Amino acid sequence: MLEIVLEDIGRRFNRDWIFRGINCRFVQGNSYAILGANGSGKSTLLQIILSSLSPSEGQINYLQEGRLLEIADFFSYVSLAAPYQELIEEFTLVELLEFHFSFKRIIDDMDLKKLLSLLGLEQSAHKEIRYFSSGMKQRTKLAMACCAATPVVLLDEPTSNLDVKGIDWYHQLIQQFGANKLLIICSNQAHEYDFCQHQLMIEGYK
Ligand SMILES: Nc1ncnc2c1ncn2[C@@H]1O[C@H](COP(=O)(O)OP(=O)(O)OP(=O)(O)O)[C@@H](O)[C@H]1O
Repeated sequence: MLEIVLEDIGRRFNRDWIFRGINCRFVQGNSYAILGANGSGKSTLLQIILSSLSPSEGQINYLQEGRLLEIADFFSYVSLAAPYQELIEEFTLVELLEFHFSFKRIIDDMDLKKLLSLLGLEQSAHKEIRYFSSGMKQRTKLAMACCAATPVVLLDEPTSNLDVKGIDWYHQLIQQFGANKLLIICSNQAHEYDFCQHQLMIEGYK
């Protein structure tokens, strides 16, 4: 079981504190929503949890079965889907999926063929990503994050660019693959996180 523990986490840019004093324990098997208005600091906190940004104060610990993980090792335990994440535009969909799952193991009982069918993008298997619509790219990001065999999945604005059908597809994806994971979702749209058991309101930490 993987746990992420935040102790008195604060982050500032220059002189401006974005948030301070966040204490939180994220436990595998649970889902958490990080909520707040535009610019409140949700993505900043997610980057800290991902360990791609360091906190200005406080400490973050990653525990696997109660044992402290090295920060560098945490990367193999986590997947991310976010609007600011770039896909390799020159790759075809198949090339991108093969590349991605060459360094992140795919979940059991899943393979490339099943993944293309899950995405509903069999017709675009050999199309280059640069010709994908924004919704097709978003589905691809979500499927890559949720179908990697990592215990932690971080999603930032998961339904951005998705239409109504895409939002239903997202809910099914979470239902099918989200159980037993530690799911953290940054959002300000209820349909993206209404199934989460826990909520963290970032505005409470100003
Ligand atoms: N690298 C940076 N340098 C300076 N300020 C930054 C930097 N990154 C973020 N900020 C500021 O931190 C604040 C929080 O930004 P963040 O992107 O975390 O908000 P958010 O809650 O995710 O917003 P949104 O809902 O619009 O995605 C904003 O005021 C933003 O301008």
